[in-house]
Amino acid sequence: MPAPASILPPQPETIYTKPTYSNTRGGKTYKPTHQGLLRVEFTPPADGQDGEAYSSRLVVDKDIPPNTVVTFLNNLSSGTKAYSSVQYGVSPHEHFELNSDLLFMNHSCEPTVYLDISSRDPTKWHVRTTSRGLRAGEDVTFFYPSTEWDMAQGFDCSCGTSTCLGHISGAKHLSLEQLESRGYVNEHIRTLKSRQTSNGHI
Ligand SMILES: C[S@@+](CC[C@H](N)C(=O)[O-])C[C@H]1O[C@@H](n2cnc3c(N)ncnc32)[C@H](O)[C@@H]1O
Repeated sequence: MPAPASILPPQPETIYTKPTYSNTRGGKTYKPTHQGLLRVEFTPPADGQDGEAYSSRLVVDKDIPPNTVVTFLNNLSSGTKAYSSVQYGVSPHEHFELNSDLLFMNHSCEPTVYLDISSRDPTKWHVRTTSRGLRAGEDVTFFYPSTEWDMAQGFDCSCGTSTCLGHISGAKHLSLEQLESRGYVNEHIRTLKSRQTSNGHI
C-alpha cells in the first residue's frame, strides 16, 4: 500500500547545508540558521581522530525564561525514518527532516527543552524551554523518546545525568512512567503507548 500523503512538503523551502567542525572554526562558511539565538559547536577532535564524529551540540546564545517558546519549526520536509528524522504521527511513515541547526539537538535524559509537535498544524510546532529555562551557553537537548517510537539507530546515551536511562532506542522500549518523568510527551507517542499490549506489540 502506498504511504499516505504527508502534511509536509517533500523538499525544504531552503536547502540546508550541515555545518562541520572545519567550517564552524573561524566561521568561514557556516551561517547559523538561528543567528543570535542558537549555534552549533563541535568539540575539537583528539589528535588523529575524525573531527566530524559525534561531538557536536546545539548551544543557546542567550537566557530564555522557563516554559517559553525558543523557536517555531520551519523549513521542514517530509522524510523517512533516519537518525536525523523526527516522528510526528503514529504511522511509521510520519517523519520529517528539520533542515536547520535544530538537527544538532542532542538527546538528554534530563532535557533542557521540549519538542512540541502534538498539533496537527505544523506551523504550531515548536521548541519550548522546560520549567528550568535556559542559560546562555547551555546545551539545547530534548528527550528523543518524546517524539520517537522505535528509532532507526539506538545509541548508548552519554548525557551523563544521574537519571540516565542508558541505551536509547525509542518510547516503545520505555514505560509511560519513564516517559512522563522526563516531562512533555507528544500525543502520537501517548497514543502508541496506549495501544501497546503487555508483550510490546501494537
Ligand atoms: C540528529 S543527531 C544529533 C546531532 C549529532 N550530534 C550529529 O552530529 O549529527 C542524532 C545522533 O546524535 C547522537 N547522539 C545524540 N544525543 C546523544 C547522546 N545523548 N548520547 C550519545 N549519542 C547521542 C546519536 O548518534 C544520534 O543518532
